[in-house]
Amino acid sequence: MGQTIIEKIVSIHADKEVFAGELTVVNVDFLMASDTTAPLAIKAFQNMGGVQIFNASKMALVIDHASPAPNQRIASLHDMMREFANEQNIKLYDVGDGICHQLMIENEHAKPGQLILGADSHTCTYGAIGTFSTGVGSTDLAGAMLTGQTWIKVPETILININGPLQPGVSAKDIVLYVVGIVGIQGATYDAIEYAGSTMSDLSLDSRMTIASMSIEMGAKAGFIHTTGLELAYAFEHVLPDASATYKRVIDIDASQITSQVAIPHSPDNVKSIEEIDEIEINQAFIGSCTNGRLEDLHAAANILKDQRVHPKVRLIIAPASRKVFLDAVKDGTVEILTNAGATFLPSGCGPCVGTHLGVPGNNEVIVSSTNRNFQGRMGNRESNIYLGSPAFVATAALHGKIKNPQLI
Ligand SMILES: CC(C)[C@H](C(=O)O)[C@@H](O)C(=O)O
Ligand code: SF4
Repeated sequence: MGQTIIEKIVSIHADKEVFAGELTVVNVDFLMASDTTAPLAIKAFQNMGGVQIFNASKMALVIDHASPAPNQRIASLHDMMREFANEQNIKLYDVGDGICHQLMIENEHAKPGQLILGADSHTCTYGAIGTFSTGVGSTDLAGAMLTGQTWIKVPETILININGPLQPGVSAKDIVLYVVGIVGIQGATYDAIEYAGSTMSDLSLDSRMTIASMSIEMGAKAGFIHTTGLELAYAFEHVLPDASATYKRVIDIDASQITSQVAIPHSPDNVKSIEEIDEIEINQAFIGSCTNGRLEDLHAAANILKDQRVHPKVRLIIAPASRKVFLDAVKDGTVEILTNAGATFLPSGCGPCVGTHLGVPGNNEVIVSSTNRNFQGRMGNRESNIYLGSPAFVATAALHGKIKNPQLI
């Protein structure tokens, strides 16, 4: 019987052939926790009687969500993480290194065909390179820290075929918002998603990460981009399903129909085409996050803002997804272009995406953002309104002081 990607990866890690619906124990290849979840996971691990984690080379901790520490309480949690990493001899990424999901791929902790758990919902990002990676709670992570194993009910899979060329000015974020608009915020709950088709195989790694990361915005357990066309710095075996695999649902999308997409307040599946939205005035523009804070995203913004100045009423803030992304953008002149345009660079990390610090909006303000969630209060103020879109959409709004179609600029 043919297998989907997730059935194949789970089978390998369970040492037996399994299919959707079956419950099994699997070995894990790597574990990750951030400063939001690691302190709880460490406590749970200790409460379970844990002394040493199952394999010190198979875990990383990342200080990224509130980094550098905005207050004394969080500074103490960061210290606790440093201490634990030190005593366990596990890798710790500290202030400014970057967002956990970016670091997992950039530093090759995640590889095609592996099974990885992260105590963060956007762990599904590594599906961009054919990894089965999924977000778990701190207690489940602690169990895996102890045993190197976890249990899983093999998910069913939704296949999304996207074919054809993209319109000019349309990017990976528009594709994934379009998909979230169709599937809905609970439309893929506990399912895996596979993204296939010629549009996907033409995408860069950065773009693939954008799409995989937002799989959780449909409730998915994992989101795989078929690895056809994927290029990595190392040799790898492609991660593809069998031709006779069974899917729960198949969605066919003609990429040439996708225009610039925007998720309007207060849900990522509240998706509209840009033409359906008024030219609303904005106060703050943010480019960053594990969804859209990479070099390709900064380039898209720089293309629009080169030799221009953001609107005087707009604050443009940018948090590169990692120190490497920042350095690459310094070296190729992108940081200078954006800084001259009026952008303020933040340290690499989550910052405004999750509202912990660095860019909390004021009351009744309108924010355009390249991130993945626009729930009420997401950026730290329930009285503000967040519009999600591509980096080009954010840069265009920052330039004009209002929402405008980036395809027409
Ligand atoms: C704060 C953290 C637990 C959370 C998550 O799990 O996703 C955050 O990263 C997010 O994006 O909402
Ligand atoms: S950048 Fe945002 S979405 Fe990504 S891990 Fe950080 S808080 Fe979560």
